[in-house]
Amino acid sequence: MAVYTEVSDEALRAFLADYPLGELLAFRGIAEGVENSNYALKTAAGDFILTLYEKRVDPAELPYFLGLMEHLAAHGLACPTPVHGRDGAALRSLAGRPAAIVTFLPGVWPRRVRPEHCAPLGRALATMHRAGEGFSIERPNALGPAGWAPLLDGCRARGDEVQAGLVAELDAALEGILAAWPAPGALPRGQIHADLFPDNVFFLPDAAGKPGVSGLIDFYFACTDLYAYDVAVCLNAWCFEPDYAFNVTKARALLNAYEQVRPMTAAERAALPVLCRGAALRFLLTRLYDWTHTPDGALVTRKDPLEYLRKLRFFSQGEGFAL
Ligand SMILES: Nc1ncnc2c1ncn2[C@@H]1O[C@H](COP(=O)(O)OP(=O)(O)O)[C@@H](O)[C@H]1O
Ligand SMILES: N[C@@H](CCOP(=O)(O)O)C(=O)O
Repeated sequence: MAVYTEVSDEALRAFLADYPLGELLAFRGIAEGVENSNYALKTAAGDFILTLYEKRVDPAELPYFLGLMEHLAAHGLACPTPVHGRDGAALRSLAGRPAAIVTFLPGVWPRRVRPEHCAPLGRALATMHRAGEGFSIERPNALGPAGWAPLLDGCRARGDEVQAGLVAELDAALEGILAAWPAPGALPRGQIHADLFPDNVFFLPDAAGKPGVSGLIDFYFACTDLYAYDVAVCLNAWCFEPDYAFNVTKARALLNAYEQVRPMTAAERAALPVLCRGAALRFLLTRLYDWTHTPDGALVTRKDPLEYLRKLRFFSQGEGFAL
């Protein structure tokens, strides 16, 4: 469920009067997503998405996210483009929330990832990294290594209710990851998506009927960080089977295709195992935090933290991760 803020027809029509989009033809709430309220809009000018930014998004960061989408789209990435109002502003206000309209992307995200999805994914991720070069605003990764200890502290009181011994295991994992994390300046960095899970990548069949990426969405965790960390997020989110077996075929397809567009340095390749451990810990911690802090019956969908414990353990073994 992701319509937290209801918008009346009258309020929407008044809001749209500030845009050069013509008459409103259709309007419906989108159930998918967890962070913000999303509506699909059809106007005389075409299809669009209206997003009302909810409490977990800091309004001060919206110019970065909207500016990044606009820059990426202008530099060859298929992604939503913010629509500017008649006064030039893309970020406005509706029903008491910051709000923006972005272009609609056709396609569907894969409910079940197949190896054939992973090469187009790799190319799209590298295309995003290349397209982001030249976007000069920096946004630190609030959910990067410096954010993990405070998140874990926030889970300390109730973490072991999810699994006995979990907090101690995560303390040890965090210490090991931080000790092995690449030093500042050691790896190339730039604008990264930081949450490129299957539900944020749309596909359509290409001319040969194979899956092709039609676009990337949901840039609201994007930040300025290590490119290879984004690769590690994708290895976590795309390359495990439902039984938690790591699928090396998917991983190789992703990496090889990524490197066709943006070759990685030897140092990036060498750092992948620790970056994968860090990415697993990051999603484990945010899920664990939400699991232990979200009241029963709240609208936010809670995701299983233990899925990422399995992945963290896999990447911590050292063996079985030769790519
Ligand atoms: N630009 C877009 N084009 C098409 N559909 C979109 C677009 N943006 C969002 N959606 C739809 O809205 C859903 C939720 O969007 P998302 O950005 O993932 O929300 P949240 O940030 O709240 O998790 C997506 O799964 C998709 O169905
Ligand atoms: N991908 C994260 C949750 C973020 O949700 P999104 O709908 O904003 O992509 C996770 O799986 O923990």
